[in-house]
Amino acid sequence: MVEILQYRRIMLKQLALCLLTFLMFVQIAEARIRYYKWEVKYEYKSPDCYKKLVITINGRSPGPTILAQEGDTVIVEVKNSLMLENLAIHWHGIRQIGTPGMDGTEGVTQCPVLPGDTFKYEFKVDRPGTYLYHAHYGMQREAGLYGSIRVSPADGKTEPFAYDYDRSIILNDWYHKSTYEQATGLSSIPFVWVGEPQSLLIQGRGKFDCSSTPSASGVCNASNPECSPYVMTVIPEKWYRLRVASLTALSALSFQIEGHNMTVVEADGHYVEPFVVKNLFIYSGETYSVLIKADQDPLRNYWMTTNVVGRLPNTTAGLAILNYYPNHPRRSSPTAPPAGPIWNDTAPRLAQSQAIKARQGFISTPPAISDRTIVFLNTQNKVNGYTRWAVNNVSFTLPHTPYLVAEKYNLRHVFNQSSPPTGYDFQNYDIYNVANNTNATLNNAIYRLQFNSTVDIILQNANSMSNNTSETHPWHLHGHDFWVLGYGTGKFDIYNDPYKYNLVNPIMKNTVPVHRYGWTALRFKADNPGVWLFHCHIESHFHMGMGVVFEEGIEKVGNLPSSIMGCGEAKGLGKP
Ligand SMILES: O=C1O[C@H]([C@@H](O)CO)C(O)=C1O
Repeated sequence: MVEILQYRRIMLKQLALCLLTFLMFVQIAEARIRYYKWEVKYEYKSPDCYKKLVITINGRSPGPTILAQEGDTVIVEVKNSLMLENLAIHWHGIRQIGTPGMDGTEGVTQCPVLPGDTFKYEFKVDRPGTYLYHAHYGMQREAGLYGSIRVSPADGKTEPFAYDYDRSIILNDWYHKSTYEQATGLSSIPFVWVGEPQSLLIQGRGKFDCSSTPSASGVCNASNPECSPYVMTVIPEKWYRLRVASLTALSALSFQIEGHNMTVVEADGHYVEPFVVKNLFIYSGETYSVLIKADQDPLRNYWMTTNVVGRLPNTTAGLAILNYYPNHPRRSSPTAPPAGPIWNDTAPRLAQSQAIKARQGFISTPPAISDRTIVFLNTQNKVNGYTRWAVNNVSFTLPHTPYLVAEKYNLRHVFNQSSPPTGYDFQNYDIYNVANNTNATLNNAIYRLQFNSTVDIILQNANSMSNNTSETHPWHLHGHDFWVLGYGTGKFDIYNDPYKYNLVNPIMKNTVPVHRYGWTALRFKADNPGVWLFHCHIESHFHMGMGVVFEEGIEKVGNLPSSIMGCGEAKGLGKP
């Protein structure tokens, strides 16, 4: 009897121990925190061989890649060591569900982080995929403050494709003038346009032609190792997942790998029905995963190239090296880099946009009908002699106190309380010509969306203020993904075009282009309490007013961190 009791006690003890270990494991798996400590500062760097001030994170541009797993909490403690400049960092593609104050959008969701201050960003990454982070204060992004976020699926979940290795690159365009000089030119009379970029960077490396700068100045040095091309080394016969993102200030790009096809499998964090491309068209703010097999002649290297499309290119192609192990990583490809597609042919770009469909087995179908449709006419305008961009003839300006705080604390005088226009003069507006009257007005009013309603947005492109010109605009929505229901050419016909929507397997994205003289139709659920920016991801265009703000469910927003409240009328609010 005693023996049996003792046996039972031991068994119970062991069971309890097992249970405890299991619970501890579950807790660790559930509450994993990815902690990053960053210092942001200006440093002299030569990403394209030309020395200029670059914003670095812990000494690097692009900054460190954030690696996390679905469900993790990411904490980034950022110290602003820019000395003379404010700062804010946006986590592009992360929806910030329940944490609208952590979106990092200066003027919309937070006050800027002052020089010398440290700000703690804390948010959950709730979906696997490829995302980005970048500055969201003024035009600071193009000074070099950007990087990748890579979220792997939760334990036990598998992806619908296989590969041996995972790599990330960010494509960018690069200017030699400071962001101050550019922003001031754009906000001046006469208007000083930023022009085409000086070079294109692949993972932070490009090549400016130094022969155009006096060599004695020492500003440009073609043999500086900082501007040697980015090298991606591959092992023959292995499969690679390459996560390609664009954070250009202006340029739409085409990306290609000499001698290799790319199979597109992911876009903006969503699996897509695989399709094969030679040229991947990519717009600022977009991310794609492509699969590549290293199945070409292993005795040589190959070029990876990127070039400007959609605007008359004045910038040489960006080059990187696809290095087949064990060839020397710096050995050039023996053949000429592949020329990209013709810059002014919109058709293949529209075709790629239309080819992207949600992957079978991962389709999230949109509500069959929407509660509301808002049409956004994209135009270039004049406001009091200044050159601006506008939506429905309203050019956006940011208030001094962030909307999120103003809304939460009911500070109604902080911004215009009227409702901005939800459409344009559809009958009479000619999208193919410069408008008769190009004048617009400045306004900081916001669109109020009913919480949980389904909203359709039609982006309508038009002619700019130059004859025969319509520019491609990549639009990025904060706080949500949207379904892309369709693209078309010409004027969107609200009576007929909705019948052509793809409601079966539309892709979800957070950034989407509206092509030249075309339209793009989006649908999303206004189910994330907060205040969210929707804007053209071209740095200068947003600076010139090309954006809108949505508010939804503000009454459901919980306590906001006082750290976002250091400016304007937000000052001192939120403190206990
Ligand atoms: O905003 C812009 O201004 C120029 C041009 O329209 C006027 O110089 C351009 O190409 C833009 O995208």
